Amino acid sequence: MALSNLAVSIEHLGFRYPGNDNVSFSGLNLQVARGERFGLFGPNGAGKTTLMNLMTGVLKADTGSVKLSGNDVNASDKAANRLFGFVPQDFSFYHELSPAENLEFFGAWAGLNKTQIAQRTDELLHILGLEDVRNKAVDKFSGGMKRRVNLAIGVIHSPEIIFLDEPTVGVDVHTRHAIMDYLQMLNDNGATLIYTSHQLSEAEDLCKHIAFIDAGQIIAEGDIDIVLAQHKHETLEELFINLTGKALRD
Ligand SMILES: Nc1ncnc2c1ncn2[C@@H]1O[C@H](COP(=O)(O)OP(=O)(O)OP(=O)(O)O)[C@@H](O)[C@H]1O
Repeated sequence: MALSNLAVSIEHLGFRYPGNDNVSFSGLNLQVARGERFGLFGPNGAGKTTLMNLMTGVLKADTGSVKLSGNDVNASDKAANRLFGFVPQDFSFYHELSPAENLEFFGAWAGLNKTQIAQRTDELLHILGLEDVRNKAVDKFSGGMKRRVNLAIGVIHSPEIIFLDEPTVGVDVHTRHAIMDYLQMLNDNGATLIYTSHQLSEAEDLCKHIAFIDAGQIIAEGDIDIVLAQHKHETLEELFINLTGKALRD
């Protein structure tokens, strides 16, 4: 695939946590096309969050490279930072602030001016059903509302690549639908989605391209329909069990 068509290009990635050999990446290659809805799956501890942290520059690879739209995530010009948004698994907002105050802070941090922040805040709070609580402290919110605030912060600057680490963990059906509909809308408007989840039926609806990892290795990858057909399974859950076995991993 031509480099210009790639949202993410990982080449010969090597990484291990000092003193922890549970997960180590060695010579890992992965490409995600622009506009893709890409799902990364694997058991607890397989290395999904670690790989996301490497793709977003939160962690630095020991060897190899990670490029976002051709820009090295660790380059000193930080050009890659403007291209992506990250919605981490752990809430990444100020609990004592309101959604509007959080978006003002993170919008400014992402380089938006006051007018842009005001416009995006109104848009996001409306789309994600948070208008009525825009000025209330987030620490009083339900889990679903907090997840929606976490998402809004990650996309305030309208990034072209969006990393989502378990964006619907612990939410009810309404919030799940609101989040998934919004992600689909972002993708329809051109954003590339890189997503991890243990909600495999949700993932089947969202993802077009998938990769399974286990112990830092990619053990299956490709277009979801093709990978399922190759392994003679109808669902991601069947495939997951087939690829990773039934033993508990925690
Ligand atoms: N900061 C760290 N220092 C040392 N080891 C770590 C660190 N963070 C994660 N690990 C280890 O790396 C391995 C992979 O963890 P990671 O969180 O990437 O897995 P995961 O696939 O995202 O799991 P889950 O599905 O439970 O979120 C685990 O063995 C974990 O204990």
